[in-house]
Amino acid sequence: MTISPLVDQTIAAIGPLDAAAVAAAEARQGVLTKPPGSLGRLESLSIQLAGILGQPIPQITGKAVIVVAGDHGVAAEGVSAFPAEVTPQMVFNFVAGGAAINALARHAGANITVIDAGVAVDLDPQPGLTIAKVGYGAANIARGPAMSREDAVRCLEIGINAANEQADAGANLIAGGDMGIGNTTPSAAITAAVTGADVASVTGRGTGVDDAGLEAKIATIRRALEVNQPDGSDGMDVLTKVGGFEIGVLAGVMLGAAARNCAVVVDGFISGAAALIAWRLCPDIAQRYIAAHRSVEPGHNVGLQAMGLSPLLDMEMRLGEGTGAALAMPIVEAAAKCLAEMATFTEAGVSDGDD
Ligand SMILES: Cc1cc2ncn([C@H]3O[C@H](COP(=O)(O)O)[C@@H](O)[C@H]3O)c2cc1C
Ligand SMILES: O=C(O)c1cccnc1
Repeated sequence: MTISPLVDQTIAAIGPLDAAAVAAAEARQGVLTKPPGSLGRLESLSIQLAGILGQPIPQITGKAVIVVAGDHGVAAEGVSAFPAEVTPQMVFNFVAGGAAINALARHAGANITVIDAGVAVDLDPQPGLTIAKVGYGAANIARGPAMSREDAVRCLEIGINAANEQADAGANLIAGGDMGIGNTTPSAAITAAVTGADVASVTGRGTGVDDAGLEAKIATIRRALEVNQPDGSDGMDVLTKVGGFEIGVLAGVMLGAAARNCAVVVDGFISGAAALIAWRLCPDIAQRYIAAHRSVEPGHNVGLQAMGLSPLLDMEMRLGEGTGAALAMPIVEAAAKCLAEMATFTEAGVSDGDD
């Protein structure tokens, strides 16, 4: 399928993991000073990283969180506990350094960039904020498609370019983060469309709607799927019909990062929905995903399971912004450091289990 020259080239550059690096990392894990397998997922993570980065002993050279904001026409259906004004207000909070993602990215030593992909109002340009508006909020998916195909292509390209910028600056561990009031609604629609799961099983309370609000939200998502009839096997169709601007850019970030042999740390429910879209566009990308955490939103785990991913953490978080991904980054880095820095049985003069 042809999407655009940049998107096509990016997808074509995403191949299987580096088998030689995987084999070398696996072999090294077997001779480090510990009972084989005793570091559990730190071991498998280090081997996956070797394959992704194409290095027998993978080294994390830089971490980046790309936070992408966009509004949603479907917010007018009353699907969120918060008003749409919060989207631009939080963008300024990100730029000022006061959001949860700022604290967690500082903790992780990750660089943050913020992109306005489709906030419904004009934002004043300022350092730390990239204005790349595809539109003033995605259209109301309960009434028709979220965006045009051209807009969807533009979203992917913005994300690919943003990932390339971070890779050029030395990052090889890259996460996306989302901000967009109402965006758990398109995320549930995407998850249902791609996985085939029932809407009720993938819809949660988002920012905290009550029982009646949850029922109405489920009905709105059902309507969005009925009205738009997205083809769940076609990532472009899903993004165009029931996506959102920040979700499309996040899918582009993931494609762009994977094409540069960077590890893609997948955050919560919205990032998970973007990951599903990128996966439908390029099934090989799932091997380059590291699922950071399991969100409280029930659809998150459904999407992760469809891609064969098992999250590292379950911190009962339901925020987005890239917070779960930033929290997991030091663990990913720890996995690489164990593989790189531990002595082998021979080096340390420790008897191995075969003696
Ligand atoms: C202050 C505030 C900060 C946030 N940061 C991320 N979200 C998250 O919550 C929203 C999705 O939930 P829903 O679909 O229920 O609107 C998105 O903005 C998402 O990024 C926030 C939400 C709020 C209110
Ligand atoms: O898991 C997430 O990313 C999430 C959950 C609820 C609200 N916003 C984001």
